[in-house]
This record gives sequence, structure tokens and C-alpha cells, in this order.
Amino acid sequence: MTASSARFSHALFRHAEALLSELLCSVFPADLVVSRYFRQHRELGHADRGFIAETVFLVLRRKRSLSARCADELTSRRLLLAVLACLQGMNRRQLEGVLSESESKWLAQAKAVKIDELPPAVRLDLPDWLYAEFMAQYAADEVERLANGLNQPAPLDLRVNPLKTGRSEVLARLLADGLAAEACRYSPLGIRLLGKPALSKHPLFIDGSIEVQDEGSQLLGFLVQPRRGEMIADFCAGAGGKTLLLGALMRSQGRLYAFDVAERRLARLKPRLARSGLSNVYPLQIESERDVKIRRLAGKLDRVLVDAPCSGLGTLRRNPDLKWRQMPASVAELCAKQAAILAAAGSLVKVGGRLVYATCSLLEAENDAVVQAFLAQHPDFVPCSAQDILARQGIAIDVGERLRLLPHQHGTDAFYAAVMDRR
Ligand SMILES: C[S@@+](CC[C@H](N)C(=O)[O-])C[C@H]1O[C@@H](n2cnc3c(N)ncnc32)[C@H](O)[C@@H]1O
Repeated sequence: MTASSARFSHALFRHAEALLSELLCSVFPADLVVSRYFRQHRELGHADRGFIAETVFLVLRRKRSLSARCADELTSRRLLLAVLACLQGMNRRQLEGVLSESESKWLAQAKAVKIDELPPAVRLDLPDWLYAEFMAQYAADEVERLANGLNQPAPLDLRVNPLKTGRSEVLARLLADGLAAEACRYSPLGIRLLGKPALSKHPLFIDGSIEVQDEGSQLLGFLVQPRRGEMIADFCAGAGGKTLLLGALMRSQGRLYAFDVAERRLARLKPRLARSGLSNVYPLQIESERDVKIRRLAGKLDRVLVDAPCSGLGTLRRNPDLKWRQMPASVAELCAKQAAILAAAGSLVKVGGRLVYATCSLLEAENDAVVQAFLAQHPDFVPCSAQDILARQGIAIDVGERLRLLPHQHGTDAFYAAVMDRR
């Protein structure tokens, strides 16, 4: 039994069932649906929300193998019962009051299903097309480890804001507050929490000393390696996870443009900027990568980060629903967009400047293929070793030229990055 299944009650089951039913027919990302559900049910406390969210996310992660257990009756209720009994280890006595007589019999059969005998894509909870992609890219035992890594929940990582404080001060404060935390393995500014505490009211969060950011995402900022006083663009800034790090590494000196096509996302950067104490960030909504507003910057920027819109399949630990939403056709559309954005972003880089292309995808089509095509058309850009750039900043990681972070190897979300300097 997990810690959270110890909280089980009929009322919580009903909430999990209602939320899962919404999730299974929603066109919106799971995290949005879950947040909306909790806003509508303010009576639920932090621990109850934790139980409900953890349970429904586990169903989303393991939906394919759970469906194999549910056989012909695939309802939210059965998926939930299967997750609680087969994966959370709850017994009949604990499920008493929820289980009907006929469900008891069915659950015994569901538990008896031999997972090892299911086809690998079913057992690993991957859609067939994604399993085939992974098998084309990795050896079979690596696919097994990768899928298992992607099927784990992600830890909660923080990034310390060096404009406000230092990592050891933050660690000491968190420990004094009773929060289990440790320094991250690679990022010099990273802290990994060992639980999932609510942080939005913590004084260190409110005063901008910390931000929530996966350690892998932090490493992308170090690949850009911004310097004080430079002109830099975060081309796909979104809500600014990486913008804030770049600005802090610039010590708030110079000019950092935060472009994005999505006004809603850039709006979420504003309160974070206010907390961060940065004064060198210029958010700018653009119509597209060809927007005339950015043409005047052609050839003028020292560094440009392209954190490209992508399938997000490297973030399955946090967004398990993505693997059931993405399709080869949606990935093909993204690849065309990525190529167009990279070409536009590259045109802003000055001679001697740096372009970093990054995704949180695991697919070669969104990663190396996009970069190789760009390099073939732009001989003035030369690839640089990600490993060397990080080593020069005291970050020891064995990745080679292109950064490829994998959950089961590095404990981060999966990220890809290529660094190209313009000659
Ligand atoms: C991977 S997300 C960026 C996440 C962000 N960098 C962070 O660290 O929080 C990709 C972003 O690209 C933006 N985007 C999509 N098409 C774009 C385009 N043509 N030009 C610039 N940004 C674009 C999306 O709105 C989205 O915010």
C-alpha cells in the first residue's frame, strides 16, 4: 500500500472517478483539467488532492496495460479499481464499500492477468507507433528502461535565483521548514524536493528566491551560457521558465527578448518576472516566426534560444496524456514548424554568436533531423559540444555533442539540445 492509498475513502474514490471520466473524454491537457476540477472543489485539502491527482495520473500513465486487465468493460470506474488493486496494492478489505459482488469477481480476474505475457507496447504502456519509434532509435532493453522511466512520476525541482540568494541558503531554509530537499546532481542552481509540498505561499517563492523548474530545463539555460550586457532572445519563451534563468545568468544586465506567439503564455511570465527582480527582460508577442517586429534584430543578437514547440513526449512523467494524444501526423506538422522557427531564429544571430535548438521530445524527427537540415542549409553555423560547454561551467555530464537527457539515466525529463555557433 502506498502512503496515499492509506487515505482512501469512498468520497475520494467518487472524486477520482468523476475526474477520470472528464479526463478520458477531454480535448484539453490533463493538468488543465485537473486544476479546473480542484478549483471547482475547493473543499478538497492538499493531501486529498494529492491522492486524487496521483491516482488518475497513474491511470493515464498505465492506461494500455490497465485496459488489458479490464478486458471488455472499459469504464473509468473499472480503470480506477484496477489501478488501486493491481498497481497501488489495495486489498478487498480496503476497497470494501466501493466494490460490488460482481466487481470483486472481475477484479480477481484483472489481478490474475499476466502482464509479462502481454505484447511489449501494451506492457510498457506505449501506443504502437511510439513503441516502434523508440525501437528504431534504441536497443530493446533501453526501450524497456526508457518506458519505465517515463512511466514514473516526476520529482519536484526548484531553481534558485542567484540574484536573490544562494543554493546553500535555500537548502538550509527548506530543511529548517521541515521539507526534505537535496542539491541536484547537475544543475548548480537546482534543488530536488523529496515530496510534493505546496510552495506557492512559501516566503522563498513569494520573494522570487526560488522557481519551479525541472533540472533538465535548467541545463538548457547553461548551454546558452549568457553573459552580462549581451543581447539575447528566448524565441519561444512561453511562460518564461528558461527566460528567468537566462536573465539571472545575465545578472539582469543587457537585453533579453522573450518572444512567443501565445499572449496567454507570455502573460503568465509577468508575475514571475515581478518576483524575480529582473529588469532586463522584454516580453514581445509575435504573430509568427516571420513577424516584421523581429526582422530589425537580424544579425544583431549574441545568443538565441529556440525552445521549440514539440510533441512534449519527453515530459510524459508530468503529462502522461500526451502519449495518447500525439499521432505521427501531429508530429509531422510540428517538425515543419520547428524547421521554420529555427531558420527564423538563426537569422537573428550575429557572427560569433550562438544558437541553441532544444526540445522536450524524444523523437529524432523533431531533434537531430531538424538540426541536420538546418546545418546543411546554413554552413555558417557550426555545431559545438554540449558536454564541453557544460564542463567549462563545472557541470560534469557525459552527453557528447548533443545534449540528450533521459529520465532513467539523468533523473530529469527528457530533453534534447544542439548548440551551434555562427562563424
Ligand atoms: C516548449 S514551449 C516553451 C516553454 C518555455 N520556453 C519555458 O521554458 O517555459 C514552446 C513555445 O513555443 C511557442 N510557439 C509556438 N509557435 C511559435 C512561433 N512560431 N514563434 C515563437 N514561439 C512559438 C508556444 O506558444 C510555446 O509557448
